[in-house]
Amino acid sequence: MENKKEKTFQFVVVGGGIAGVTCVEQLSSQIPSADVALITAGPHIKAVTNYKQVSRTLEEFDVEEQPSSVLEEKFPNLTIIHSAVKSLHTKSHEFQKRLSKAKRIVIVGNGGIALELVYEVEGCEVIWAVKDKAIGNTFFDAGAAQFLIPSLEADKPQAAAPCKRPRFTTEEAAPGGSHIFTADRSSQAYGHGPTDSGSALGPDWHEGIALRGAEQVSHRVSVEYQCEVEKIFTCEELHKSPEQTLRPECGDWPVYVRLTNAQTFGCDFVVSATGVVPNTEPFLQGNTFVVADDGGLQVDDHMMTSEADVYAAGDVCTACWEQSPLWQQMRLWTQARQMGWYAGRCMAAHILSEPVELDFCFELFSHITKFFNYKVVLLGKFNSQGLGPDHELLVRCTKGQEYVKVVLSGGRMVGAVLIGETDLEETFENLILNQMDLTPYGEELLNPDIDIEDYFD
Ligand SMILES: Cc1cc2nc3c(=O)[nH]c(=O)nc-3n(C[C@H](O)[C@H](O)[C@H](O)COP(=O)(O)OP(=O)(O)OC[C@H]3O[C@@H](n4cnc5c(N)ncnc54)[C@H](O)[C@@H]3O)c2cc1C
Ligand SMILES: NC(=O)C1=CN([C@@H]2O[C@H](COP(=O)(O)OP(=O)(O)OC[C@H]3O[C@@H](n4cnc5c(N)ncnc54)[C@H](OP(=O)(O)O)[C@@H]3O)[C@@H](O)[C@H]2O)C=CC1
Repeated sequence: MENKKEKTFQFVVVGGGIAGVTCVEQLSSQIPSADVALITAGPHIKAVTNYKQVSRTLEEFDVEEQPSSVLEEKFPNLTIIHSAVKSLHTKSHEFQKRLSKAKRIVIVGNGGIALELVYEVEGCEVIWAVKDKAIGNTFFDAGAAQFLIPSLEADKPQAAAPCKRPRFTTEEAAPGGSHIFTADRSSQAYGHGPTDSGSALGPDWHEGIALRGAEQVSHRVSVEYQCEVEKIFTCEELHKSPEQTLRPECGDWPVYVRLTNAQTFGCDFVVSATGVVPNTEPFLQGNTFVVADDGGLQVDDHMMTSEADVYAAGDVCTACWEQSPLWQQMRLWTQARQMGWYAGRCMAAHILSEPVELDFCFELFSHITKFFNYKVVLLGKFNSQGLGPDHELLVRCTKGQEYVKVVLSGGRMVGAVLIGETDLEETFENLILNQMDLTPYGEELLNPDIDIEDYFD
């Protein structure tokens, strides 16, 4: 019998996304002598560059896709093992190609991807089907949604500065034929099925991609509120059904979508942007991982799963420790980095028999991003998540300029939404962290004539 040589490693990290790569970097710098393996499905890894701590909890950074050799050169004891992958950018190309010929698309979903797509897609009519009464339910309340809506109705400003992050494309034939693109995955974006295992894309994923349809228009977005997809069918099916006689104005489209509000729309294709599903499948067989309701691997306050010595971080895990009242998990780039870093620290501390406390970054939820070309900062319980009816909201809004919302509970600030160049993030972060009683200030807190920064210094 052939005697296969087995290589063993002290640490094996699966996944070359932000969580996995940050974990490897942390481990390799804490224990330089440790043999570490990084197993990843894609040919490239994601690296954090230009990291900037904006305030105590807010951070900004760029993410670069790099050939994995860059990481191996940095850490001599690191071995990167690739398994087969279906390309990520090939699908983006496919999306672009289809979009370039499209006159109308239907976008389903009301989260980050849908928000970005409806704004970025030009030259194509967009029917946006949302379950809720307002757009962007995962990030905004109805007030913020109202503030943002005019941006969809106006022509877009001149193109922003081009993305400086390098992008890589893998050469692999893309499967064709489907009229539905999905973005509902954990470790895949714009994939066709649950088996793809490329990275989640993250900020600027649409930069450098021409999201332009066949028509000479900027935006043409119609929002269909409070509805879901009831049925998707083809042209032939429509012709055979009684609906054709009922709705001859439907025209001749490759695919039709019937919504639960009884409207039917013909379109070139449907984009499903309905959330991510943690890609735990490969890990579950033969193991007894405890899986959370959202499908993630449950982790404790040391990022350890229910299986001894197995840690998880990023999109694949669900934080199941007793959480700070001001933090919640959202599957975001920033949290993937923080969790990967902290998991690496915990893994090293375990080997070195050192104590480790839950990192400060899990004290307060904070996220900086951009929607509809506005800077957006979200802090704490920005959407009153989990708060009782006794909480209070203060709002200041200047159309087309800024939207500021503060969430108060028991007179203390517990969350905030800042849209536009408000310059309030650091002061509000401090007010949330120090839990100062703000009752005496009342609505003055948002008085634009008061320099709040000086006020609380
Ligand atoms: C379209 C899109 C836009 C987004 N935009 C933003 C944004 O603007 N801001 C933001 O904060 N977040 C954004 N996100 C979310 C963000 O990208 C993710 O939260 C983050 O990338 C998760 O990082 P991760 O390392 O946990 O997982 P991933 O980046 O998904 O990395 C997982 C890695 O594991 C590998 N892998 C998976 N399965 C296997 C396996 N079985 N064997 C070996 N390797 C495997 C993959 O190849 C990949 O390298 C976006 C997500 C998407 C899909
Ligand atoms: N700039 C940023 O920070 C961005 C972040 N991201 C992140 O990337 C990940 C993927 O984004 P995305 O796919 O938009 O996921 P999200 O979780 O942000 O949003 C999914 C949306 O789809 C809705 N939905 C779920 N099921 C259905 C259904 N059957 N029919 C209609 N609507 C449905 C959800 O409603 P409900 O909430 O009621 O279930 C929710 O509005 C997320 O973690 C997101 O936070 C993505 C893009 C930009």
